[in-house]
Amino acid sequence: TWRLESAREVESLLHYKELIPRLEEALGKFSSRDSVEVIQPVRSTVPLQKHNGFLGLMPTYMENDGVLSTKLVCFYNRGAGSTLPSVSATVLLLDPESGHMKAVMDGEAITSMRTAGASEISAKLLMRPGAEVLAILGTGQQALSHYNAFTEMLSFKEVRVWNHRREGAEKFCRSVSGPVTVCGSVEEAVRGADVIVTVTRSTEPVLCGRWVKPGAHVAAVGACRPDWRELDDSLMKEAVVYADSREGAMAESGDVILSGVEVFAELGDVINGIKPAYREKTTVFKSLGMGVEDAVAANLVYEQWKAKAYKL
Ligand SMILES: NC(=O)C1=CN([C@@H]2O[C@H](COP(=O)(O)OP(=O)(O)OC[C@H]3O[C@@H](n4cnc5c(N)ncnc54)[C@H](O)[C@@H]3O)[C@@H](O)[C@H]2O)C=CC1
Ligand SMILES: O=C([O-])C1=[NH+]CCC1
Repeated sequence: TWRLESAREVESLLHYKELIPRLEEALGKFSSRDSVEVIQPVRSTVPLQKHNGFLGLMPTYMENDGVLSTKLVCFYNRGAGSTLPSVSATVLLLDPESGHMKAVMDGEAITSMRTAGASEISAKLLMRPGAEVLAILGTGQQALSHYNAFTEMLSFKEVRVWNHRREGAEKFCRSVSGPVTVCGSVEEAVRGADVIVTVTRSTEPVLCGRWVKPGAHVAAVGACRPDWRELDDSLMKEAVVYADSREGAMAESGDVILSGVEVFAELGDVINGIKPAYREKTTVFKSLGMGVEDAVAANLVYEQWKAKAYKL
């Protein structure tokens, strides 16, 4: 069994230019609902009540690609004082024929990068052509990976961030290489923005429809429990809503369930040409995270790692 337990090492083997095309292909395969392409149930979740968290189990099998994996992810609704991360994950890659473990790897970088990669795909497909202003709400782990993926793969003239604690936003600005404007309110950050990424730990709406420019694209990444929200009802009702997995969104997304809106399409349906991309309308991509994204990312890490080891 190969063991790759350092997030830094996993991160050094993943690059958006290689990862994103694989994610795009995987999203399309998932939405084809062809069992020789992808079998991926909605994750099973065990509450960790004492610690205000959840363990999610995310198995995936891609028969045609010979990829069998599962991610174990713990995620928490941490109190303000906690210094522990919100998400902690491990990915196991198995040999589908024998069931033996091929590799065990840290899932932190995989989770950060594949989530940002999926959001970048949503923006590429659903934002207005010529989008110039990106706003990021939240300045933690996912904010950083989204900043990196969006500035590397797309081009924005201006990036704004907001955090509920200003120190967090200032620290974020110091940690990235490009220019970023810190905003004092959500409204200030998102007014006139073409693309908005919500990556907070909030369980109540932080983004209101009345502040969002018509035609903007929102990649909504936090609020991954049926009673957690990041977006208000007016935004959900105004927007055309896309998701990574329709079943996942209907089981886990408070923004979808509590607003009562329909998921119009999966990103994979757009990739497969089955559903249109309404670029001119206000669009929301509701991301919950999928095992198939972890499977292709982990398989890419494994390939790169083997290639590097054999070269030594
Ligand atoms: N859709 C997906 O595939 C994934 C979703 N997530 C979710 O994304 C969210 C962000 O994850 P990370 O960046 O890893 O967490 P993090 O803890 O690194 O960052 C969270 C950010 O939210 C801010 N925040 C905390 N409480 C808040 C509140 N009440 N209102 C507004 N902002 C608040 C924090 O200051 C911080 O900037 C979490 O909800 C997590 O569960 C995480 C991984 C994958
Ligand atoms: O897909 C994922 O890994 C997660 N989604 C929400 C928290 C972790």
